[in-house]
Amino acid sequence: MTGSNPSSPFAIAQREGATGPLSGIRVLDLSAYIAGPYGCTLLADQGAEVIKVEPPVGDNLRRYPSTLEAESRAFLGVNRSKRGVVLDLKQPEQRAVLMRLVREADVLVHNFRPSVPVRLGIDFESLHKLNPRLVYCSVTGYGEQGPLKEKAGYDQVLQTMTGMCTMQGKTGGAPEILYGSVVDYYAAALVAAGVSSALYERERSGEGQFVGVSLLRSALTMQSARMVWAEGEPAAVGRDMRSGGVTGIHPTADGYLYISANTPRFWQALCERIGLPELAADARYDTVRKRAAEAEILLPQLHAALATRSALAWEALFGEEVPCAAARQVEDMFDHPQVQAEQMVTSLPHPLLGSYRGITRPIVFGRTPGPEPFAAPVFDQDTAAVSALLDVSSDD
Ligand SMILES: CC(C)(COP(=O)(O)OP(=O)(O)OC[C@H]1O[C@@H](n2cnc3c(N)ncnc32)[C@H](O)[C@@H]1OP(=O)(O)O)[C@@H](O)C(=O)NCCC(=O)NCCSC(=O)C(=O)O
Repeated sequence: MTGSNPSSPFAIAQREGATGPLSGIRVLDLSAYIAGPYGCTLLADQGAEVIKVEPPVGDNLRRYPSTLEAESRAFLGVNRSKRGVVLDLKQPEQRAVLMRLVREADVLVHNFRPSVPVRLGIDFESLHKLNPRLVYCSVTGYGEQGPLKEKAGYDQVLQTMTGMCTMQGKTGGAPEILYGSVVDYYAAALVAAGVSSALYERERSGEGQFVGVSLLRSALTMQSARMVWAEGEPAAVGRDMRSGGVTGIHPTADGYLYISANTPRFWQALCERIGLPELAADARYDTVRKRAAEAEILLPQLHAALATRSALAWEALFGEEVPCAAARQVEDMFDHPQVQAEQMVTSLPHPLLGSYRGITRPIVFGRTPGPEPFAAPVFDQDTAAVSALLDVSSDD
């Protein structure tokens, strides 16, 4: 797969060793917050050159609360491996710079509400005329049509709207947010998948196309395993759909331990290793549904056994045969031997911070592993360099 104009003088893409599967692909990232930007980061991880285009006020994620002084943790985390330019698209000469970039680009991603690109003159139809090979990805809250298309959308808003929060927390309790922007991250994965497919199709047709991702689509498709209703089934089963019982988070001598015992093999291994093999042989508990129904009998026995060791000790004792995990803090994962072995943590030099460690390489490619990641851009760092490479005199 090659870029739209391999002979272009605009050559800031040519990083040494950029051998990822998307090497040669140029992405203009006009998006802010998490879903769009992280989608573009996934493309960068795969070798695409990504230029982040921010308005003069900057990506609002830079202003998110952070315990880091110099830059918000979230911004650093979801914007690695990009150049950073600032363009005021309401100023004709700066808009002309974007149009020049669009002519040279393979992909554009934004997360504006549907009316915004039309106002800025960067809607799909306009840019398709300028560069028919451009893959144009729009990330919205709710989609491009329908009564909510202009409504402001955030991860947590969509979590709450779509029932995800009602599935969390204690039965009878208030809905709870899943911390960690899961809807955004899944939308980001959909951005990367959708853009990649459109680039693949472009190899056959020679033409780019519109790619639409929304937080609503993300939140609902994330719940595909729940959103199955048989004809005539009563609605509002809600939290009753969770497996419950033995499969869940349990207290130990110190912290908490998640255990899954949803198959006969794992149930047997669990019973043996907690010293209650007779439970495994008991026909009253021999299916996951029976175990959930008999939770009031099983849980006191399970908890009495678990109280004799620490969560980490149980994790070690359960080994490979009982799916389980001691509850950790997220920062404990940087040095986890498995994460280290998989080489997912990289230290990135950064002008304001010295360096920071971050998670990289979300996908493994055997033959074309992709370039070394680099730090998220400092605000405005590449505007002059990128503008200097462009001849904007012939553009609108
Ligand atoms: C996130 C939003 C709620 C933010 O709302 P707004 O701040 O009102 O942004 P809008 O997109 O509606 O409009 C952006 C405005 O900035 C202007 N704008 C944007 N870029 C530029 C540049 N480069 N130059 C000049 N002006 C610009 C644009 O013309 C609009 O102004 P006017 O033309 O004057 O109107 C919305 O963008 C949205 O719903 N996006 C889709 C879903 C999404 O990605 N949500 C965040 C996921 S991350 C998340 O949930 C999280 O971080 O938490």
